[in-house]
Amino acid sequence: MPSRSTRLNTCVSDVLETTPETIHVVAGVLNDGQGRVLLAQRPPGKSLEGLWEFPGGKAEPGESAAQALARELHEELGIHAELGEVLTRFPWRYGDKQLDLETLRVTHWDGEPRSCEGQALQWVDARTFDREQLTPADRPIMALLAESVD
Ligand SMILES: Nc1nc2c([nH]c(=O)n2[C@H]2C[C@H](O)[C@@H](COP(=O)(O)OP(=O)(O)OP(=O)(O)O)O2)c(=O)[nH]1
Ligand SMILES: [Mg+2]
Repeated sequence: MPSRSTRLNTCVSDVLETTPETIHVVAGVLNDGQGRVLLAQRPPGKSLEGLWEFPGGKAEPGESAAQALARELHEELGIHAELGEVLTRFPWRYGDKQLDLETLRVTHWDGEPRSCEGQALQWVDARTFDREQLTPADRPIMALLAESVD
């Protein structure tokens, strides 16, 4: 039986085409140990308004994925995070915006995540959450997480 991470990682695309315009987005999967993961709601006035996503954001020039995600999780949730494996990484297009979307497991963090930038937060069961409420790119990611719940 392959491990949970092996099964998830088999879905990472082998080849990722990037262009200078590609936006590298990093997002964190915080798991509460009971099959629930943390989601943040995209705020009014932004693209994909009202849909739910994994906390994170755009990497700044020169940042590694881990550096960018640690910074974003501190800014958005007020936590210091320890990051684990890359769970998924694939290209995604929204209109004329090309993303390189990478998710990493967040293995440990200090304190209780809180909304530092006004976004609604919720813990959801990966198996039962209605995926239509997620950003389109996050729907296949949640499907993988649902499969990997022990
Ligand atoms: N943080 C995060 N972003 C995601 C996820 N899934 C997903 O499609 N995205 C998209 C939404 C945005 O287009 C982009 C993240 O950029 P951001 O949140 O820093 O950007 P933004 O809202 O300021 O920018 P924009 O979309 O209005 O251009 O990635 C996810 O799980 N987490
Ligand atoms: Mg963000």
